[in-house]
Amino acid sequence: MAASGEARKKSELRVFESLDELATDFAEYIAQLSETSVKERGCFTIALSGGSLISLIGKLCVAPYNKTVDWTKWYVFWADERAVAKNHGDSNYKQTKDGFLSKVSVLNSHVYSINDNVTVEDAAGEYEFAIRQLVKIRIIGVCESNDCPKFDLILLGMGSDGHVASLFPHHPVLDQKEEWVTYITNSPRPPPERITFTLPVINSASNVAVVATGEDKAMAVHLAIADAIDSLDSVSLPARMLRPADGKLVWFLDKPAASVLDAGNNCSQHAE
Ligand SMILES: O=C(O)[C@H](O)[C@@H](O)[C@H](O)[C@H](O)COP(=O)(O)O
Repeated sequence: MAASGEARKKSELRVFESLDELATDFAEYIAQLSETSVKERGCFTIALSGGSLISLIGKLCVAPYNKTVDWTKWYVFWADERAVAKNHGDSNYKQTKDGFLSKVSVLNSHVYSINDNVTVEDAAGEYEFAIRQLVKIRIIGVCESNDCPKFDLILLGMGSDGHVASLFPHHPVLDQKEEWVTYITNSPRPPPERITFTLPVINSASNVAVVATGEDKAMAVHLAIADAIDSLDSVSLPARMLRPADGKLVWFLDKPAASVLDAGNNCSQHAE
């Protein structure tokens, strides 16, 4: 099912000349959202994914943000995790800890990592339970229309096949509408077992940012963003299913990743 034009109009494209410029704007974007959420709700809930995006949030760890961001108000989650031990090189937690969390003052008690000592099924269930408790006390907001958690910001990377979080093309979990957190045991990319937020949760966030860089992502970026593509079924490109119901979607792209985009696509664009 193609995403509606209305949802597409709510997304914004930011295209940058270099990774350095992208990282600079990305840090400012996150810092601003943090400031707004802390002002409005008293805290900032952010969910991260794995991949290259962690290296692109590095500027938050240095001046001015290391001092100006109210890190004690941050609550950190993972939109997806690979089923490996937390000290394994493939762990999204480890990658985030080494590249980001160890360099800023987020409170340990506000870091919600996914249990690596149980089955993926149990880990997904436990994670959903933990999120439910935080929704009850409104640390995490709630989406009025579907009672899903409303994270202030979900950061996603995208694979060249158009997967986001651990939602892969044609996978049955793309249809999961009841659960907030689910699991897969047959990821086409290693490791095979993963835990992931479902689409309703991602699309209930106040803000969703997708970072895609490099020429190998260009076709997927085009297919995810273009208005109408005959014969393209969204399940073949999960990033096309991103359509925050009541939030905002921003794409952070470098020039190579944006190289196949139509000049006239229906997003508000701002080239840096
Ligand atoms: O844990 C994962 O595998 C991810 O969350 C995954 O969705 C990742 O973000 C993309 O594969 C993009 O990764 P790159 O930016 O490294 O290409």
